[in-house]
Amino acid sequence: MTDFRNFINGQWVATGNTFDNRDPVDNRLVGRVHEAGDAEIDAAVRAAKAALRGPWGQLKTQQRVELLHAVADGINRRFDDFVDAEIADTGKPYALASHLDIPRGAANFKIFADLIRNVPNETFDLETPDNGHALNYGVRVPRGVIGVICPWNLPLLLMTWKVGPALACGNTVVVKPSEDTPGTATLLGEVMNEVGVPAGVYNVVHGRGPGSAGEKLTRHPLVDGITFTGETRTGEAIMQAAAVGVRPVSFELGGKNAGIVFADADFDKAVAGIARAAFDNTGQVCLGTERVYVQRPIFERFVAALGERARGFTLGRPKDPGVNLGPLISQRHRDKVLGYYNRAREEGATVVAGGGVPDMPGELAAGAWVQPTVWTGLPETSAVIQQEIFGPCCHVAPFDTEEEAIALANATPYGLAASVWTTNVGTAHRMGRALEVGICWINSWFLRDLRTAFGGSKQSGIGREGGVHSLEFYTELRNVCVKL
Ligand SMILES: NC(=O)c1ccc[n+]([C@@H]2O[C@H](COP(=O)([O-])OP(=O)(O)OC[C@H]3O[C@@H](n4cnc5c(N)ncnc54)[C@H](O)[C@@H]3O)[C@@H](O)[C@H]2O)c1
Ligand SMILES: N/C(=C\C=C\C=O)C(=O)O
Repeated sequence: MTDFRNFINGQWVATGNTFDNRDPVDNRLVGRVHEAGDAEIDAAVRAAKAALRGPWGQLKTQQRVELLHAVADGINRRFDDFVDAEIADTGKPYALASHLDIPRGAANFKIFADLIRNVPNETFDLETPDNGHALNYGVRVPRGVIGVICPWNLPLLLMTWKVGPALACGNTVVVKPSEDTPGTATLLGEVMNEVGVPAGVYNVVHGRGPGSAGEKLTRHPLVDGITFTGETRTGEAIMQAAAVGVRPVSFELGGKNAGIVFADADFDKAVAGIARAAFDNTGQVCLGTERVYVQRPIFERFVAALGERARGFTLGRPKDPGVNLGPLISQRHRDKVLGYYNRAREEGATVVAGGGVPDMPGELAAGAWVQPTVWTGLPETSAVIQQEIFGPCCHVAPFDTEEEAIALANATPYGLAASVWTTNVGTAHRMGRALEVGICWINSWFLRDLRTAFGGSKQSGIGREGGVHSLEFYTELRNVCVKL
């Protein structure tokens, strides 16, 4: 049984108020999470505030850069511990946690440490009315205490995608991991102490959202900015809390992403790419594809091939040989996804593959398992096509023209990501510009260059993070004008 305690000012803080942490593979009780109350939230925010004026705030940029590289090295040194913590919380296959989640945890510190060492400042030479000059130059300063609120699908990746740039820019953070995945954020506290990050720079408070640690953190008056990754409707609630005191927000929200396959696509690569986008991480990736549009000449062949992929997964324990698909994060989320599975059937969908619950052996039967699922035949107005399900499922529909594909893909209040599969270079670039999304992949999916702008359009987010774009939220840019 693991005790997930809060990490405040470099110390481990238990509270009398705990809730269960269960392994989604078999629903076993594996830990207790210590919920932070008002006192713990206040202590964490005040520790972060004080750290800005302590040794951390005095560090030279190069010292901060070296410390962040030490954090990344610390994650890699304890690689197996992080993998074990991540799969204990999520049940995801070992291959996924060890090839995506944990490596990106270290990379998210390194990329921003290197950025902050090399980023130039802006200057302008002004010719003044008195035939003189003035020198204008930009000065970037840390924003202050950043509240970091994280989801459960890629816990370490998504938390460090925010903590990396926040610390690189000289801020301090109070992290509220998802109640479902306390493990890796807690373990990172050990690494912060091991490598000598000053107390109060990185703090972790556990709990839920409304009425709990999440909401309390967003409402604390000493929090200077809030970066959040999660559902769009949660973003709406956090934005209301941030409005008090006029705090800036950076949001990565929900999506209902389209995958568009043209008849001229490399067929096998398109099938493989859409299968990854629909089923990876058991469909629990915000960038994932739940709406697939296939040009009519190859529609039937593509549907059959995707159905084969859906039936070809090996479900089981994260470290069992050959396992390449895990459970959903929780029984509660499983009920949500199965609700959509039932709704699709009730609305008359053709179930090409899956559509229910797999027969799992022994104690695994108690886990949050669902079948990878492919549907066709539903109208575009169906809830299954309009609403984010966040499970291993997708609906496939045919289209004829490029204009029709664009209209279908853009007919959603979301605008996070899309993938387009075509060998026609003109089609690729026209689609890339026409799709109303923050990220459009051509003949690829979830291929990440951490220097690029990452974020969602419409109701999928506010702001862009990645490379220099992260500076906009994690620093404040001031201008100094010197009359010469
Ligand atoms: N755009 C992206 O990059 C991205 C990445 C991953 C996940 N997501 C989205 O996240 C969702 C799945 O994650 P989830 O179920 O954890 O999301 P969620 O919104 O339910 O919860 C996310 C976090 O917010 C906290 N929270 C909930 N209500 C809150 C409130 N009122 N105030 C403060 N904190 C609150 C939760 O405790 C949790 O830590 C999906 O919609 C997915 O699309 C988006
Ligand atoms: N933010 C990122 C991924 C988001 C994945 C959503 O589930 C990233 O790759 O930086």
